[in-house]
Amino acid sequence: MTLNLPTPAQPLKIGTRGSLLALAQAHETRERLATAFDLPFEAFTIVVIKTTGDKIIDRPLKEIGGKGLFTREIEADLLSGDIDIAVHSMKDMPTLQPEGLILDTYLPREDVRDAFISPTSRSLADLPAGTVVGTSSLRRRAQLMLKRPDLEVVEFRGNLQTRLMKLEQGVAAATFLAMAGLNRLGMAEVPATAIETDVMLPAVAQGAIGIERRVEDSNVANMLAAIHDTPTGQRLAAERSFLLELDGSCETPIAGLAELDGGTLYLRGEVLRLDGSEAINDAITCPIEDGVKAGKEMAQKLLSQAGKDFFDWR
Ligand SMILES: NCc1[nH]cc(CCC(=O)O)c1CC(=O)O
Repeated sequence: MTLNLPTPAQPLKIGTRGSLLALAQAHETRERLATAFDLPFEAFTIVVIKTTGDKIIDRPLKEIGGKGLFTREIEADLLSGDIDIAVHSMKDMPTLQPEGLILDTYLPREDVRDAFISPTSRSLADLPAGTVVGTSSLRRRAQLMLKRPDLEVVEFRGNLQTRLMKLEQGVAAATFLAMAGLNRLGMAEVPATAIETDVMLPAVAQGAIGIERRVEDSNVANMLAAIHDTPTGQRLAAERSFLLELDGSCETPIAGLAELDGGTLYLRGEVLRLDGSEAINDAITCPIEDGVKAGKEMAQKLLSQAGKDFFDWR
């Protein structure tokens, strides 16, 4: 196999959103590729793409559309050849990609846990009744209401920096963020406590970076194979199979997490009512190679347990 490696004169174009977190993820991808092939950083250019989701920041996500909001423009640029690869937070990615694109390269996964962030309280349990908590995630909102129906939840959109600023301004007394984002940005100064996954099961694919490419670009496929993390791929295969069968989108409070132990995969899943009045969960253990089947089966089981009106929000 002869690789046609990029050069400073003909660099590989890496597409990304412009948030600090997205940029950090694009830089990590460039660094891994440069190291794997002993290339200078100038053999890569990072192309920032503004998406609809980034442009409209004053309305709840569910009003302006589903998950594709943060990916549509990037995928169009990938298809047209304006960029060669696109780096994504897998948590934000729809389960199916547009014709002609494939998303099967994953970097080693970061901390999967959610973080509880509050300048005034150490933990969720410490929050006084009536405290205002900010989040724009339907999953976190539902999980929070399930545990603490006495709290008040307000919509909290914007990137990590914006949300931390809102906390500072007192718009809310606490919020949640992914530990992965805080770690990738090196934000050790943020008053964050990791929430164990048995307390708050994370979103499917939380903490994982995925790299999308054109199906027909075999040169890029061969390059990406050098930086792919197989265990992350195995975990996400099971989690995304679960999500796909549930037909999950941004508007669905769904949580799912696969973990590996030797040759065994341990998958947990949860679906919640939008108002947090009820949750149904399940766990399954299987050989790693059966992860996709297990994800699908667990979704079907939860769907049948849930009954009809549980999924009214669908
Ligand atoms: N929906 C926004 C989003 N997408 C990915 C991350 C964090 C990083 C990750 O989970 O990989 C975040 C922010 C957050 O949830 O705090």
